[in-house]
Order: sequence, then structure tokens, then C-alpha cells
Amino acid sequence: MKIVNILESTRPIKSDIRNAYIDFSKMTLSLVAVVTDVVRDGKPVIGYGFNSNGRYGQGALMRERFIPRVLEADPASLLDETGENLDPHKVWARMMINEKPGGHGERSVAVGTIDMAVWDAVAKIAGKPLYQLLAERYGNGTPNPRVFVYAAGGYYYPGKGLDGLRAEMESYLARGYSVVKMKIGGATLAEDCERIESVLKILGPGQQLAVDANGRFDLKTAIDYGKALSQYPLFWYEEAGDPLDYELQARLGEVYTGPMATGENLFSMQDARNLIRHGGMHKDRDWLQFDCALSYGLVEYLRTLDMLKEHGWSPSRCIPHGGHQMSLAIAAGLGLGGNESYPDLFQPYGGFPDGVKVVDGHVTLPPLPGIGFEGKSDLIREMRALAV
Ligand SMILES: O=C([O-])CC(=O)C(=O)O
Ligand SMILES: [Mg+2]
Repeated sequence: MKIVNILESTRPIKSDIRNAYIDFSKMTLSLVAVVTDVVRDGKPVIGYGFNSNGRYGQGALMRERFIPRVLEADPASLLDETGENLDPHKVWARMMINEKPGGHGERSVAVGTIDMAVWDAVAKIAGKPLYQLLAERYGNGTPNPRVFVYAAGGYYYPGKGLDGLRAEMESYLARGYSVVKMKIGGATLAEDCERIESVLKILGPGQQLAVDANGRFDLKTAIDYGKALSQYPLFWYEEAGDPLDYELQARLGEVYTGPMATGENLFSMQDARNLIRHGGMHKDRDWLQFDCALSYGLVEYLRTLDMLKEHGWSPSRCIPHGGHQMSLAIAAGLGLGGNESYPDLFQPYGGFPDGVKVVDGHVTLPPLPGIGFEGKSDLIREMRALAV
């Protein structure tokens, strides 16, 4: 078997929302198709992937370096020991030839997006859900398709006041979510406290609020917020400072006693390891949000999970950023703590297969071959427009 083509298309996912750092008025993503010559049900197997919001499409890098490297390789050099399927680790190594270590920027997004499509193809060729394949190869053999998900939103939006924020959060709770997340750091501390309190008032028993500063704060502001936030029973306080400022995270962790979360902007195992080594994160209460779609894909994420294990961290402390089905599959297959979800944003890319409902803050994944994109009609329509 072989990969016959890899296609990329850059798609808009723009909206009027704003977090503490960026607006999304020009946001794009890359949609990728890895076309194979394997035939299932009379059709060629195609793996699909896309990168999460926040880092823009990466078509130029893919077309210049990563796609030609894969297509120019001896096809046999990319296969697993059966010779009948791709080995994602070999495809990954091929993409990364002649790439120096360090400096994990946009390249990690380009590779992560193609890697997602490769895993989708591999699981489809194997004829099983990716979560099943992952549990068998790297987990305890038995996946748990019931995955915790939380609703992310609460962005700053023109003309959106406290009523609008509350209505948004109420609608997530009405859809079955038990944890909702909102942005902070794009207003004053006093205004953000007012916004937080207005949402806390609508929460019932078993429901919680998380807040996300998107890396906006310097040390003093992070700690000022930390002191103010300590009065609230938050699910977590996310990305207080610059993602690479491990010292800031560690200092914050000395004064903020609630759970902290970070990691969505760490794009390699080595960066994640620096967080674990130097960021003062607590393995009994804090959360890790590394997102494979932005950080060299699942091949690298497996290295990150190994690194975490060596440092005594459970995969159940990981709740990835990004709201995509790839992380849902990893969560179900390898026992992550859950996944992010954006109920009303970045469609049709995020979300769940059609008919999947959130019940008590959890979804149950259907047994679709691959990552499960074929079960989401609006998404698979876009994917098939790229390659069918
Ligand atoms: O607003 C964003 O860039 C997305 C984000 O941080 C999140 O989902 O946690
Ligand atoms: Mg975030």
C-alpha cells in the first residue's frame, strides 16, 4: 500500500470573538487529506485532519517541506511490520528529516495536522475506531468511550454584556455540560470579577466554572488575579502568563491554591517537559492542555505521555485544548481526563458525531472507524470536498 497524495486547503474559521490576546477576525485552519491506495467498501481510504483554532492554516509549510518529503519517500519505508498499513511513527520521522531540534513554532502545527490525517487513515485501514486501536497498542487494551467534556466560550464580543454572557453559559448547561469556561484578562480585574460572579450565580450543584487568561498576564497581574480568584470555587485558572514563562507559573502556584491549567501553547515534548520540570504544576490538582493538533501530532503526544509517566503524572490530568475529535479518541483510548468542546464556535470542525449528546458533562463516542469524522455530516461534507 502507499500514500498516493496529500492535499491541503486553508479554510476560514473567523468570528467576532476576542480573548485577552487575539481576535479571531482572520482566523483560519488547514484541512488535510491523506489519500491512500487501500480500498475499503469499494472506495480509497482517505485520512483527514485539521489543526485547532488559534494558530492559522499551515499550507505553505506543508507544501514546501512536509508533503513532498512523505510523497518522495520509498512507500515501503513508511509501512508497519505487516506491510499492509502505514506506521505513523515512520511517516512522522520522514516529515521531520532535516529539521533541527527546538524552535517549535508553526512547523509543529503543520506536522500535527498531517499526523492526524495519517492516524485517521491507519485506523480506517485497520477497520476500527482510533480509540480502540490506541487502547490496544498503547493503553490497557480496553478503551472507555465515555469522555468528560467541558464547554469553552465566554469570549469578549462586541456589545456582549453580563446578560449575554450568562445566557451563553446557561445554554451550555442546558445542553448537558457541567463545566463551562469563560475568558478573563481582556477587561479590568474588577470587571472580570463581576463577569465571573454573574456566571457563578447560575451554576447549580455539580456545576463549575473555569477561567482562561490566554497568557496575557505578567507575574504581578497573574498573582493579583490569583488572589482575587482564590475566593471563587473555580474548576481551573488557565494560562495566566506567557506559556514559556515556567517561573511565573511556579510562582503563581505558590500563592494560588485552586487548580491551575496550562499547556495549549507548548508544542513539543521538550517544552511540556520544561513545564513539568520547572512550572511548579501540582500532579494532584492541576491540568495539562497540550493539544496534539498544534504540537506535532499524536506521535509526539505519545512521547509527552511517556514523559509525564516518568515524572509521576497520570494521563487523567490531561484535558487537551482544541475541541476536536482526535483528542476525544485519545482520551477514550488512553485514559485522558477529558476534552475541550466549543459548542457554538469553529464549526463545522469541532464537536461530536451527529446524535452524540452531552449527558452529565460526558459524551459517549460511537464505534466509527478512524477518528469518527464520517459521523459528523457537516464536517465530512467539507472533507469530501477536498478529497473523496
Ligand atoms: O481563545 C483561544 O485561543 C482558545 C483557548 O485558549 C482555549 O480554548 O482554551
Ligand atoms: Mg486556553
